[in-house]
Amino acid sequence: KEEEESCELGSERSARYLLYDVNPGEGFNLRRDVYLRIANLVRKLNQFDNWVLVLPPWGNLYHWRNVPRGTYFPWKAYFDMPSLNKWIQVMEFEDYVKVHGPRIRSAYVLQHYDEEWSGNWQEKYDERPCVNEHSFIFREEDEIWHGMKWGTVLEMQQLKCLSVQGYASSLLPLLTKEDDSRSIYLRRSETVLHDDFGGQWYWSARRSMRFAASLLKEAQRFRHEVLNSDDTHDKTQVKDDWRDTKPEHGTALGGPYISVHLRRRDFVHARNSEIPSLKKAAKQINQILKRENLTTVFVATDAPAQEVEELRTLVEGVLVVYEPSTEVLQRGGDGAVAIIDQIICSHARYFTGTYESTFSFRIQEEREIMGFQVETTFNRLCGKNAKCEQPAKWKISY
Ligand SMILES: C[C@@H]1O[C@H](OP(=O)(O)OP(=O)(O)OC[C@H]2O[C@@H](n3cnc4c(=O)[nH]c(N)nc43)[C@H](O)[C@@H]2O)[C@@H](O)[C@H](O)[C@@H]1O
Repeated sequence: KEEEESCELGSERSARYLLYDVNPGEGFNLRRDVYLRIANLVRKLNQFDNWVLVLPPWGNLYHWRNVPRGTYFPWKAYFDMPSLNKWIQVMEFEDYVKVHGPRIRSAYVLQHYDEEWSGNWQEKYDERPCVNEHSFIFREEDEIWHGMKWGTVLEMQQLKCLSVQGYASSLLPLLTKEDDSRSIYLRRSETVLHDDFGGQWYWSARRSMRFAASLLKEAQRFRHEVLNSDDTHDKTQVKDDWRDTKPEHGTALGGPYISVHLRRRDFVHARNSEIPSLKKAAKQINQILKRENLTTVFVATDAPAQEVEELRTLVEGVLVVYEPSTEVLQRGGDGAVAIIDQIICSHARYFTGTYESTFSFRIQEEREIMGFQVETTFNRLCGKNAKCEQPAKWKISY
């Protein structure tokens, strides 16, 4: 229980701010994973000082086709801020700028070691020449580093590149050492690993990532109107506070449909032998429908419309997809649609996903949080590779 108490933040101590970002090439659901690594770093930092995590706005994502470049959504468009704040103290970047301006004391560009691998893994970090282009420029007149980030010109007093090998908490000595740095920005935070992947801290941070009420409501409406699914019948009610939600495995039943996350586009080429053809996907869907004695399949996918129509002709049942309204797209763009798809998938009686897709992983976690039987969750569609290993069962721990 102690672990679950929200951080005791001494109000008499003035806050320190940690900003972070992720490699621009990474997608929505890996970024959500990096949040967990950094959130738990902040939790550890709170043993030393009163730290606030500044949340990087969502925008310019490679896969997002309905969001114009330069448009950014705050975290509250996707996640429930009070829930996040029950684990660590967080704030939106735009609120940080309102109070402090776009100014940051120290920035560290994280990178891997460029040196030859010695064969000896040890936790370490060292200041090193920058390996990659970081696009920030040093201005001689005022001795400030500056550059565009999240639609804002950031100003940094100090910028260094840091080669890191280790976990998020490997950076604790660095961050606690600089007492005079009120604000520190960690660029390319995906470079550091989880401290506790799959452990209690991982899951607590993950459970705190509840979705925004507007998205839950829209998914609920769709489940009710189109899939005859609601939390009472599906046994998927959760407590108002995520810290009180700890159902046993097998208590959740799920709505009267199966769900599939069918990742297409770049995955079809990049993971050719693991991604099924539409025909092969339909064959597996039909088998699951038969086995589960159900007739409806909800498909979450990034596939072009003609592929969905082709799949529809091959499925022996009713194929349902979620079509967003312009209002949903305006409010949260592709990210909102992705989350609504994930919520609907996570409430199904049975779920199967795509090999190595972080989009599928986040659905599996959502089902673990609700208390589904693990056999109905950790599944994936097989491709042409005869050896079709099923996903690891990353069970929830409290
Ligand atoms: C190999 C890696 O794969 C990673 O993809 P992966 O893990 O599937 O997971 P994501 O990064 O979330 O997927 C990329 C994007 O594709 C869209 N998308 C994928 N599947 C669906 C779906 O079922 N419904 C909706 N609405 N949208 C979907 C969505 O915009 C999401 O942000 C990439 O992010 C990395 O950049 C890299 O390419």
